[in-house]
Parts: sequence; C-alpha cells; structure tokens
Amino acid sequence: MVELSKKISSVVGKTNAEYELIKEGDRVLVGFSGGKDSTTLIHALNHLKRVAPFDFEFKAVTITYGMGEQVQFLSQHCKEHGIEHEIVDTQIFELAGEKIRKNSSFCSFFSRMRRGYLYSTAQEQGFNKLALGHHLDDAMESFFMNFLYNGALRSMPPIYKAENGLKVIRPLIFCRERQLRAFAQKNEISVIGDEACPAMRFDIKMPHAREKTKELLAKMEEENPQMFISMKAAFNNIQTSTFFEKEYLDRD
Ligand SMILES: Nc1ncnc2c1ncn2[C@@H]1O[C@H](COP(=O)(O)OP(=O)(O)OP(=O)(O)O)[C@@H](O)[C@H]1O
Repeated sequence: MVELSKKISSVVGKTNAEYELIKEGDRVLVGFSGGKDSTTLIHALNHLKRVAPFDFEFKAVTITYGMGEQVQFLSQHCKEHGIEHEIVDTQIFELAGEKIRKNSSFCSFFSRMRRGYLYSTAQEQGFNKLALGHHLDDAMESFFMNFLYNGALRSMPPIYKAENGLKVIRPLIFCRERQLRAFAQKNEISVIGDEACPAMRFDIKMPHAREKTKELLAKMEEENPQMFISMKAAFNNIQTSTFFEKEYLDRD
C-alpha cells in the first residue's frame, strides 16, 4: 500500500468536486509516463476510487517512442497496486528523424505526437476522459513562458474538451511539484526522470525557456513565499477589461 499524503488526497478531492473532473460512470484513461507526476496521479485516482461516493473506472497507459525503452516495470508496479495498465508501442522516435533536425521545437513535436496516441487510444477503447499529471508549477511555468517568450496570456486549465470530444482533465493541477516529488520519495517508488525524454537523444541545444522560467519562479518565490497562493487566486480573478484587447474594453 502506498501512503498518499492527506494534503494530496484532499486537494485532489476538492479539485475534482469543484471542476467536476471525474463523475459517476466515467471511463478515464490516464497518461502514465512513469515520472513522479503521473505516478502520483495513478495513486491519487486509485485512492479517489476507494473513497469517492461515485463509481468510475480508470486505466493507465504508457506510450513508448520506439527507442528500446524498458517500461515493463511500470506494468509490474500497476499490477501490485491493482491498476489496469497498457503499454502502447509507437515509432515516434524514428518518425521524428529529419523533421526534428530542421526544427528546434522538437520537445513540442514529441509531446504532440504522444498526445495524438493518447487521444486515439482513448477513443478506440471507449474512454470519455484523459487524465494528465500536470500540477500547479507546470501551470505557472506555462503561463510565464507564454507571457515572457510567446506573447500570449495563457496557461493550463483543469479541464477542457479536445477537438474529438474527449475531455482532458488535470486532477493534480492544484498540487505543488514538491508534494509530488515527496510522495515518490516517501514511498520509494523509482520514477523515470527527464532523461527519458526522447529529445535528450538529439544533439541539439535544449530549449532553455522552461528551465529559465523555473529558475525565475524559484527566485521570486524565495522573495515572496506566498506567491503561488496569489497566482492561483489571480487565475480566478481575470479582469479582461484591463488589458489592450479591444474586444474586452469597457468603452460605451
Ligand atoms: N510516455 C508517456 N505515456 C503516457 N503518458 C505520458 C507520457 N509522457 C507524458 N505523459 C502524460 O503527459 C503529462 C505531461 O507530460 P510531461 O512530459 O510534461 O510530464 P512531466 O511533467 O515530466 O510528468 P511526469 O512526471 O508524469 O513524467 C504527464 O504527467 C503524463 O500524464
């Protein structure tokens, strides 16, 4: 039995209720990379299944890239915890080939391709929701990266509907990354780190935007330990008429 902190289970339970992420009768496919985030996610959902006053089912799925990854131990881990698991083998790595050498946004290429396989697996097998392991630090990093490097005010919602009608949900969106790291450490679960990212196999300079944003946020949080509380509140307090977009201005 793994030990899930009260904090994580309560945050996940509240997020689920507030945003109606998982409801009675849902069939949820969970993207399980074997990293600390999605490992926490499968255990948080397993816990929710035991305590929630509604029934739902979920299955973990791991997409491989065709790089000879050894992920059988993930099936073993799921089996030990009574979680259904499937490995979907793909040739994403080979497909990437030339395309990636010419294109610097190779991380997003892998992520897009992986997302495609997650969507099609969900659709083929009749799942109506896809759960991903993004957390609050991811949402804030994504916000700042878009703000500082891409000229957009956008982040990661707890739930959205993909083009194919599948609902994508993020049950850990209000958990801090350090809580997820602590969960994996405390339970001595061996997790796959960033080195498993196929992009690491290419001899190209890694994009530094995420790394830099992480550092920036860490420095800012040192100065202002309440920062994430304020940022989370700000995401619920969007005053659209105070920006430059004409459509939202109060002019009449
Ligand atoms: N190979 C994979 N197979 C299935 N799902 C995946 C895979 N890689 C990522 N995902 C899903 O997409 C989410 C976001 O992926 P990303 O690579 O940004 O993860 P991460 O922040 O490193 O998280 P993790 O610690 O779970 O790997 C993961 O939390 C997981 O739910």
